[in-house]
Amino acid sequence: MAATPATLPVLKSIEDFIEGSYDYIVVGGGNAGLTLAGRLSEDPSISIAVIEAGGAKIGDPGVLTPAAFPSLFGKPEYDWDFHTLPQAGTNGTKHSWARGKLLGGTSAINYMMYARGQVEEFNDWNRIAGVKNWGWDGIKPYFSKCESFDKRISPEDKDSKDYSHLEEHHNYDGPIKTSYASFRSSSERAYHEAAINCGFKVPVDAWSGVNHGIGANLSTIDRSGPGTRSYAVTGYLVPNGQRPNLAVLTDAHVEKVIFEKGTDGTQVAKGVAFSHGGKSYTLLHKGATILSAGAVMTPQILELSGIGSKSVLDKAGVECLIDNPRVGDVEDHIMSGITYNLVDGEFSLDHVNTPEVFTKLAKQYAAGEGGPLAHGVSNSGFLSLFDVSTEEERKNIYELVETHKKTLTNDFDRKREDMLLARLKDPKAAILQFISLNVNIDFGARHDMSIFLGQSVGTTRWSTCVGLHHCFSRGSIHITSSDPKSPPAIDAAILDHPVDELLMSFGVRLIDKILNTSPMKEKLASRVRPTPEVDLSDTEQAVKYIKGHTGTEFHPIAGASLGLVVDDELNVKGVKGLKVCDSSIIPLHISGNTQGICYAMGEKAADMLKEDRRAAATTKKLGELTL
Ligand SMILES: Cc1cc2nc3c(=O)[nH]c(=O)nc-3n(C[C@H](O)[C@H](O)[C@H](O)COP(=O)(O)OP(=O)(O)OC[C@H]3O[C@@H](n4cnc5c(N)ncnc54)[C@H](O)[C@@H]3O)c2cc1C
Repeated sequence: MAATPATLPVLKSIEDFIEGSYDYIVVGGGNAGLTLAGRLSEDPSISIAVIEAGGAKIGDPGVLTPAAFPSLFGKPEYDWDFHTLPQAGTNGTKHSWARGKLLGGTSAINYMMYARGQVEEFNDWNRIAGVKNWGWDGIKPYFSKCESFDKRISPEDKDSKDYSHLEEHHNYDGPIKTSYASFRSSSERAYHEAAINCGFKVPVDAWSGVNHGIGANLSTIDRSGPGTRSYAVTGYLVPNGQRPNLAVLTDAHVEKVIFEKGTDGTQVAKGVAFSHGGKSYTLLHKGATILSAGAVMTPQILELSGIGSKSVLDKAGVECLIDNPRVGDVEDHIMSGITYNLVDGEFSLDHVNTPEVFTKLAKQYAAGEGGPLAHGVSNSGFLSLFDVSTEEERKNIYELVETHKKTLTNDFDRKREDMLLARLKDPKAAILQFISLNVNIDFGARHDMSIFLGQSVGTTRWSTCVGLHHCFSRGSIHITSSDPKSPPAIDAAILDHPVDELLMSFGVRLIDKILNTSPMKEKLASRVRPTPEVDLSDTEQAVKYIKGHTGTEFHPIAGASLGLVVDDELNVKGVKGLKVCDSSIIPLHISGNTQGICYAMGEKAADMLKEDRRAAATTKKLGELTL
């Protein structure tokens, strides 16, 4: 039987919730927050409260059915539906920035791709943040711990060489299920073959820390039944739904962290203020409050609580307790792409949007037979600058970076650009991601997700997305008011740095070459975006296209970066009793989609807290012995 809120005793009424006494308060029941709460509550001596702004939505078919995710965007019961400020780099567009507003957070509404990144990207976290815990060796065990890998391949693909993994990099009994696509269309197979014909290789195991190449993708889809989303709720909440030491309150908006000055003058977090059902409440912790409100809201809550740039806080009318101008930094992956009409007779997910076809497929899915509604992304590729550019183009890029670096005024930003430059000089360092789907994507409609992913009735299309995973541009997320319900101002800085548009144009040019290589070219009819007369081998024309057809890949990070805002143990610098555990602690981007890191980070943070408690208990015992 599917779990419902009624069958999960951890979901509390406000009266029961507020009566509880908790060691830890986790703000945000999302991807990292529920992972952390699920693991921490394994220890019955630790009590945990989770406060989530959205609803529970447990068992919701829109969340669980893989191909239904585009229907969730823009709806207030699923999506915060943030928008950026007008972006100069993309002709003034105010970009849609979806974020999950329900239990499971963004893991409940994402595309379910499962990636991990490259070894040196994680080692750079340690280097840039001046910490020790977070290199590849520090995070790799937790990637494995959360995974339950289903290595089955569809029967039609059993002899295909596009699938490759090594057992030692996977786990088979973790909470989050990962699986290959349940079927591939003939055009998806042809795409792989064309990539191989262009000289690209299938990675030996793209989840081993070496992802360079083009190969099969894993999705967080549970294929033990018809194919359903595996996410923070199914992995970390439902199985622990009877625990007496875990309490979850939904529809409760945390407004700020409450501080008191300690005897040594340090600000000490005591708990949080939140609203629920139109009333205001205060909840105090015995141990710590942990912000897991995600890449947009965690920096917002920090600033509302007085931790951030003094000038930002002064303007918003918030008293500044800790002046830290790096709260609210933001780095993202950006994405453009190309769309073609498929030739007659090719399968396209666009057909799912035709009412009669949808009804038929819904019946197939409801009968437990999977089909296109259970579809996940079948492929993913990570390529380097060397794969997409000429020697002369690389020289130009390196010079542009060096020139731009001279305009930077602080060490962190210079060090960051040095690290990004080193990546551009490494032939195996992935900087661009390529994802192909049998579907129409309107890359020119980045202001509205319902157009971006929803305009496919009557079309039969193919789209390849090109994502820049190491953007030089870095923007900001800041409050403009002391009102907790007022969304922050997001300046995503899309295409701000002159190098980013060039890297994107090289990526788009390369993918058009692959799509025009046999046997893929025989699957495609006319190009839709850009229109056929646009010459993508001409950088100027390619850049013009990019500016009108680029937006977020939905992977913002860095609002509470390791080293700049939190320390190695995730403590917010300058205060006591407050930690952060979500995508905002990531100081530098990885080549890969970000949910995998959020699970791994929640796992790791739980271990660190358990270890702290063990150490404190031992110290206490030793102290008693001495006495
Ligand atoms: C459209 C889209 C597609 C994506 N596709 C993929 C993909 O295919 N693969 C992949 O790996 N990644 C993908 N991502 C990114 C990935 O899902 C996120 O990076 C990750 O889930 C973020 O996790 P988090 O824990 O940082 O935050 P979230 O999971 O967003 O959790 C934050 C939680 O805090 C709650 N909250 C916020 N403010 C408050 C408040 N004031 N009070 C109480 N609660 C609050 C939120 O409602 C939310 O539940 C995608 C993202 C989007 C938007």
